[in-house]
Amino acid sequence: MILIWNANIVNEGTVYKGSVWIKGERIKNIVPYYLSMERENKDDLQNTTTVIDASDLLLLPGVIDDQVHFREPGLTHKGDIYSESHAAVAGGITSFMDMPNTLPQTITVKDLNDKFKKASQDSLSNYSFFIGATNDNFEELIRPGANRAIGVKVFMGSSSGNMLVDNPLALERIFTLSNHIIATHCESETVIQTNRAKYIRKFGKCLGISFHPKIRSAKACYISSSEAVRLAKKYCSHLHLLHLSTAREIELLTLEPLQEKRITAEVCVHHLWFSDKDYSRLGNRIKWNPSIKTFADREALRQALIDGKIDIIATDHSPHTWEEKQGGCFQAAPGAPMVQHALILMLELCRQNVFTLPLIVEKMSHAPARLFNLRDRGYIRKGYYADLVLVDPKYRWTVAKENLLYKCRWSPLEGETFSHKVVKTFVNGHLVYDDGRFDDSFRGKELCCK
Ligand SMILES: O=C1C[C@@H](C(=O)O)NC(=O)N1
Repeated sequence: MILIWNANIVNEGTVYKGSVWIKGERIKNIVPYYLSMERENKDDLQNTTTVIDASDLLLLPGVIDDQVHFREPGLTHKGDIYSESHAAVAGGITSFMDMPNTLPQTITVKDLNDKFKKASQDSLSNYSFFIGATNDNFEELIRPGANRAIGVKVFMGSSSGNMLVDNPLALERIFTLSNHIIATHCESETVIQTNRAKYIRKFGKCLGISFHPKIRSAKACYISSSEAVRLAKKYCSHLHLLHLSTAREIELLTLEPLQEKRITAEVCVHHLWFSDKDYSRLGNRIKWNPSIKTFADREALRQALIDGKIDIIATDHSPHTWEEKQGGCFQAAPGAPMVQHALILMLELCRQNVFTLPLIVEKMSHAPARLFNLRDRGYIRKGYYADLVLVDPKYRWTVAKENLLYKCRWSPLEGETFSHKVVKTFVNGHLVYDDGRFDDSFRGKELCCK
């Protein structure tokens, strides 16, 4: 058995000193500091083969990231499950849910099953996949095997991968799916195209990145998110609004406990970290869809997370090659890699007193497990899978090309200095990442729902 001794455990709303035993894939026992280890756990102590002194470290449940683009199949020049799951575990992400805008798109049960198979061969972390909706694949979404997907992804705004669902009747049908979580990308195509035409008329076709949030505007987000909420209310569907980016969209959200909500919401680390002030410094590196909006939007998103209107934090990890990120605001590909740095970024915001440690753990581990009904994951609890992360909270380091693990080898965070570092990551009780080294022979599991 492995003993993580005397850690600063962040779990279920508190931070306390304690020790955790791992036996096989699961947490065997948790002993708070005030109980005598010798008296309470004689047998466990005798059977311990490895002791990790975690006195100066934080112990967190592994991060569950519900929005990544690992680019398999077909786009593996940008990233693949093997490369990006390495970056994920090095960043403390022990489970991911991957999106369907691949080549081919994941829009049939067969494509979905192929992805699960590939992940079982290549992924260091646990995994699941969304199936994509289109204007005409409803029959696939109701086939029995489609239930293996963690949810249905609906692009209600265009983005990488040409998966826009713009037929109103198709949308109505998709929202009748009662046994799926419907996860939406919301940006009104009509508003985007109107803005685009307006700015091209005024300034020509060679527009810089500063036009991106003007074209993919706050209004585009609000109109589309409102439409998704209207449909969800009409059909009582479970709507999960992905990557909210504006203050106004928060008006659409409510405050009940997560278990009682039919409309849930995600915010991404980049919308919590960057604002439009950063475009002049970072240019296309921070081009995402939805775009990074104003400082006021960023502050409102942070507050909505604290208040409980926004339920979870994700990465929208979307790598592109450096070449693909070049050009004007229409040419540069939207998205950037993030899984290696998401947890560290959020812990930096704790250091700056923006968030608390328990809040980060709630939004990155506990809440995603509850939202997707994951079995025995997301918490440090006896009997649960030992998906665990040890973080050194006093390790200053700078993001640089040499320490990037993404296949695309660039990050919008290059040059940024952080004060936390992931030192060890356990997936299903296995030490997969150990201070720069990986156990390459290990493979994660498919996420199971209750
Ligand atoms: O919705 C998306 C898709 C993603 C990608 O590149 O796949 N990039 C983005 O910025 N937003």
